[in-house]
Amino acid sequence: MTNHNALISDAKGSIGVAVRVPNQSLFSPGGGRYISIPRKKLVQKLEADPSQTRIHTWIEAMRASSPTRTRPGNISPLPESDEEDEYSSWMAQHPSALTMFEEIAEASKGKQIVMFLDYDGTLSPIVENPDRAYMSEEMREAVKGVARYFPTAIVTGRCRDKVRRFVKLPGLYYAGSHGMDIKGPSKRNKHNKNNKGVLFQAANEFLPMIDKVSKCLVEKMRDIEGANVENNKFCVSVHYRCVDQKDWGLVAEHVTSILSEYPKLRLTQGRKVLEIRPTIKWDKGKALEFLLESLGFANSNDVLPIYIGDDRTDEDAFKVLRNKGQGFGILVSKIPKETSATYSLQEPSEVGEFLQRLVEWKQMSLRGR
Ligand SMILES: O=P(O)(O)OC[C@H]1O[C@H](O[C@H]2O[C@H](CO)[C@@H](O)[C@H](O)[C@H]2O)[C@H](O)[C@@H](O)[C@@H]1O
Repeated sequence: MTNHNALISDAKGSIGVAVRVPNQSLFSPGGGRYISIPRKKLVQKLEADPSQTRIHTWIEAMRASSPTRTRPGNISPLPESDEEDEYSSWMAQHPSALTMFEEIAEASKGKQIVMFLDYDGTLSPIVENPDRAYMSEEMREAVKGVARYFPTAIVTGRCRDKVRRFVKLPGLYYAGSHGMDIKGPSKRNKHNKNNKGVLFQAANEFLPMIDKVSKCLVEKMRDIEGANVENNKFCVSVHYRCVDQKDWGLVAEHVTSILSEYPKLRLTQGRKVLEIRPTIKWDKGKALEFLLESLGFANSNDVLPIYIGDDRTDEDAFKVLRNKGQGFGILVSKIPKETSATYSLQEPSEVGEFLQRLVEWKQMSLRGR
């Protein structure tokens, strides 16, 4: 995930904090919300205490994050008909992958489909407790079916071992910590007893640092009710979904103050979560490219990668596909969002349905041979 929030300045001499607002009209310039602060006031603030501005930026970003039907901050609600219009135009640009199933199937003719699946919000519904984000048995069956016919990878911000325990399926590629930790199916056989299928770890030297920061965050968050720190091995998640909004500032303050001591770490944001990760140039998009290459499809026209995800971190993968002009990104979202994905699905149950249809279609085409 990239951090799209930035301090920007306009011609009128105001400095603003540009914050992406999922529910914001996509047809406004930049697709983001612009919170305007008079330049003089902000410069005074910056000079007085730059760290305060940094915290403020993050609090605004936290408020703006996570899709809701209500428009955030002081933006007045859209009349229902405008909201419907906005939704229809968005759907016209990002049609449902279920409606477009035949086109997707047609595009895969003569090509190998490779399936990339995000976990939270894609295979499992978003829930309050991250340790209880289980996927349904139906979804497990659908993923299992897909993996029977197509190379399949789970690409997640979670720790790889943890997501493996949730998914509980062998034979898949698991890319944890936003793709920084990738493991393929075990290739152990009688000739090669030691190959455990580890493919790639992008940020090994960061492990001690991440561990230290994680412990430090646990200490700091102890007194904030509802805050939850999740060590994802190569990155750390600070969840504020269950924190009272009045305490979000405190969460941002602790996180930014700890991070100021670690210039090699950066802060990004997901769905009611702040994520601390190494500053290396590696993301879900790079993981997708790495996996395609590992599967022998680098620079190949015989492959159709399909990536399904719901989060901003998944946009890196959607962009890779769009830039390559190959395959399809499918965004899981009920509301219009700025995205590089081609198609959309509303929620995990639709993802399950799409995967199931793909399996049935493959079985039918094998029978017809
Ligand atoms: O890349 P993903 O598989 O989408 O993982 C991103 C983060 O997902 C999890 O957090 C999100 O889901 C939780 C459970 O539904 C929810 O409580 C939380 O608010 C969401 O942000 C996971 O816990 C994080 O570690 C991942 O980075």
